[in-house]
Amino acid sequence: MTSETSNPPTPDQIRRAPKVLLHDHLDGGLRPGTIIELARATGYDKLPETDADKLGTWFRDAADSGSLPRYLETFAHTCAVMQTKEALFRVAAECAEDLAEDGVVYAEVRYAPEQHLEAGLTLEEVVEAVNDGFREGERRAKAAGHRIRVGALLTAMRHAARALEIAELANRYRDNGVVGFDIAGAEAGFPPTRHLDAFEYLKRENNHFTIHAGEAFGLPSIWQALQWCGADRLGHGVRIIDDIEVAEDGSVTLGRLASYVRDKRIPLEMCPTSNLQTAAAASYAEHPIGLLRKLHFRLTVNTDNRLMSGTSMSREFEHLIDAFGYTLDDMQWFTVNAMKSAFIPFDERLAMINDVIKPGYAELKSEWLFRQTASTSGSVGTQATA
Ligand SMILES: O=c1[nH]cnc2c1ncn2[C@H]1C[C@H](O)[C@@H](CO)O1
Ligand SMILES: [Zn+2]
Repeated sequence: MTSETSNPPTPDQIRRAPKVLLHDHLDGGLRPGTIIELARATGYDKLPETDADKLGTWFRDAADSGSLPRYLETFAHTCAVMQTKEALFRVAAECAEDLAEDGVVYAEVRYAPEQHLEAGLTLEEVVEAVNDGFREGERRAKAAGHRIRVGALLTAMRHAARALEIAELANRYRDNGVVGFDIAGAEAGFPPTRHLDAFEYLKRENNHFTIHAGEAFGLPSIWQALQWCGADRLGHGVRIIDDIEVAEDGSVTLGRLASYVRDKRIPLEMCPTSNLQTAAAASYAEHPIGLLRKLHFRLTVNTDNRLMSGTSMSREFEHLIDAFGYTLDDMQWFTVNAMKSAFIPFDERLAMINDVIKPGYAELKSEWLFRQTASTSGSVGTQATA
């Protein structure tokens, strides 16, 4: 017998399901209308479009190039309008609001403070403006009937040379809104070992970090991120698939690195739509997430850049549900994985899982039992309409 809970969730259920987001860039998630207003207010005149809908489409198309360096060029426009305290506050507040509206209950949102200094702000002023914005967004979300908690991850750019400075900044703000550290930017030619001093510093401080690795570049990047740098999580990590062999009879063999990642329960921050745009995967159906989920890697689902990918957490799940037939149980599995892998303290993660995530899914999974039907005869399970 199949119960209704083995059916694919509806778009409305997907949106209402509690979701956890670990990999989302603040400068990759602005509302198009906000970019236009901020550009006008600050005199930035290089936007390719001045109509919000057209600008949204421009970002998606420009990011759809099949190349990570080209994808990253689009951030020049978003960073250009995020150079004042007011702009950073607004973008951060709207980010928290938009995520909450989409059913995200916990998010770690990252950005590179060094990219927001052009108008004279200090690194500290950047962090504080973003923190204040997140708190404001949490308040607005609460007033609108949503609950969300947002932590910041401070990113250092891998082509630059400020990683240690940003790691120290992350450590200074660790009890004040910042939950960890990351490096991002073009991967090929910029190995994470360039920034070993930053990672060693954070380890000495018992702090947490994730590294973008295994997206545009393969296994050596993942290996360095884990075995040289000691990353707690991998941003993307999708190319771990190169160390997994599937034989014609369906049997699967894991190489040493893939085994290590699975055995040590290293969280992989999967971003399916972003991977399609940078050609790290060919289609949703062929995305390695399908096989990695079957093999029980510690997988999480993420947005990466909601603006450039025209996406949201709900959209990412919709694509995966279409491609792989996932159910609410699968969504819960991804969500609990993400919460287990978050950088906030263990007791808080556990409370989120037990008091927010599991009850949220239990509620959704039991809805069919209470659905009203036109007819009062027959079995509820088979007669119910959506
Ligand atoms: O998917 C990505 N890979 C590498 N770097 C990225 C990705 N998405 C965004 N970034 C970069 C561009 C942003 O300006 C920076 C900080 O958020 O991080
Ligand atoms: Zn990213």
